[in-house]
Amino acid sequence: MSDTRQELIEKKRIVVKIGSSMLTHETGKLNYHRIERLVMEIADLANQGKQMVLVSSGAVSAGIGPLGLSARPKTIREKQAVAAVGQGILMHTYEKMFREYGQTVGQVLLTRMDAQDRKKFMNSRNTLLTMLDMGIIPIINENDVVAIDEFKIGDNDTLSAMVSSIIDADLLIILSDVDGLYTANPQTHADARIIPVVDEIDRHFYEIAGGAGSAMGTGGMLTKIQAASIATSSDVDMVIASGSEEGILQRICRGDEVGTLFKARESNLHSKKRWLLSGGKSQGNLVVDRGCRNAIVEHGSSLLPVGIVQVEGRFHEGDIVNIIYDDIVIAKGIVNYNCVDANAIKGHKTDEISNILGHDGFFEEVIHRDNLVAMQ
Ligand SMILES: Nc1ncnc2c1ncn2[C@@H]1O[C@H](COP(=O)(O)OP(=O)(O)O)[C@@H](O)[C@H]1O
Ligand SMILES: N[C@@H](CCC(=O)OP(=O)(O)O)C(=O)O
Repeated sequence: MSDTRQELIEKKRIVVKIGSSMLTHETGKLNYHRIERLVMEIADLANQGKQMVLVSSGAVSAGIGPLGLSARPKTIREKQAVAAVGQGILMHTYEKMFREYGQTVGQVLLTRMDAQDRKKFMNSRNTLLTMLDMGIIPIINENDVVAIDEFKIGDNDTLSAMVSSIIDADLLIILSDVDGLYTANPQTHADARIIPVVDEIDRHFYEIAGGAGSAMGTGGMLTKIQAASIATSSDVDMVIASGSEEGILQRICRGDEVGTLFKARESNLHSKKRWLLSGGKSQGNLVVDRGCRNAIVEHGSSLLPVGIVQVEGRFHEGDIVNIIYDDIVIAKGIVNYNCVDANAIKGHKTDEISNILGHDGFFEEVIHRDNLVAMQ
């Protein structure tokens, strides 16, 4: 056992995400045996004094069986209607099972809006922290019934990372039908090997991550890598492991080398930066050159116009944008310029800005480092 794994023993506030593939049989009906075992493991960790949060998928999957459907619904409207049925069934099942193990649960349904606006972000945070203080286990899902397109987070891997960031969790555990991140999708590559630890998420990890492995799962490994990027940048360790393995949560929490551990970047983020990472929907992209990427990621510098090579999207001063290098989001920040001005000054030195914009009193930085958070 490495020291890193030993550190997991001390984790107190833990978010567990359970994917649809874990909760349902291929028939679309609930896998009660597995749900009950995971409920028992979570309840047991709560009894040890840990603050537990459950992010559970499965609203759509759990609605399929009772409605007599033969496959996952395709249209958004149908998905929403099926989720309205399935979410009730899921909560009823969880409430009953957790009560048997002496725990009280509360349902929390979130949309992107709840994290996007800083006031709503603080409100979600306060409610969740109060629930934990009161000994309630929050059971969280996206509010599929009302969330459409621009309000949608879209997958629960991302939602679980956002929640971990919102509540300053110590550890995020994503339980799936695969026992970790492999060098390639193990369903299609028999020689793929498990990766025990990821210190830094670079382009390589996005390249080896494939899509969903079953008809029930949605995001596959790609959304789990994106989630790991949000979690680790928010100072939260993350483990991907198999939800089918008996005692998996206890094993992770006693430091066993199971699954894949993504190590947190000890960043000590201020709450504004956590909000940026967890909630802020980006309105555009600033593609930067290598020197600029290094300045931001390695030295925590502000983003200056000279490092920008391309401006994408329509955004206004004060909006959130992604900073992209080599096709990967390396940071997020709040811009001082709208897209037209950003485009005009891109690639230029600071002393050229007033000439280009035709006035003084401009910002030297396109994004100041206080409003910028690196994700690599
Ligand atoms: N590099 C990889 N390592 C592990 N699994 C991978 C990889 N690439 C793709 N996958 C697939 O991702 C699936 C897990 O994601 P998904 O089906 O969305 O499940 P969940 O419902 O748990 O989110 C695995 O079953 C596997 O087929
Ligand atoms: N919110 C949706 C789940 C979306 C999702 O990400 O599912 P999964 O890939 O199984 O974790 C539902 O409850 O059906």
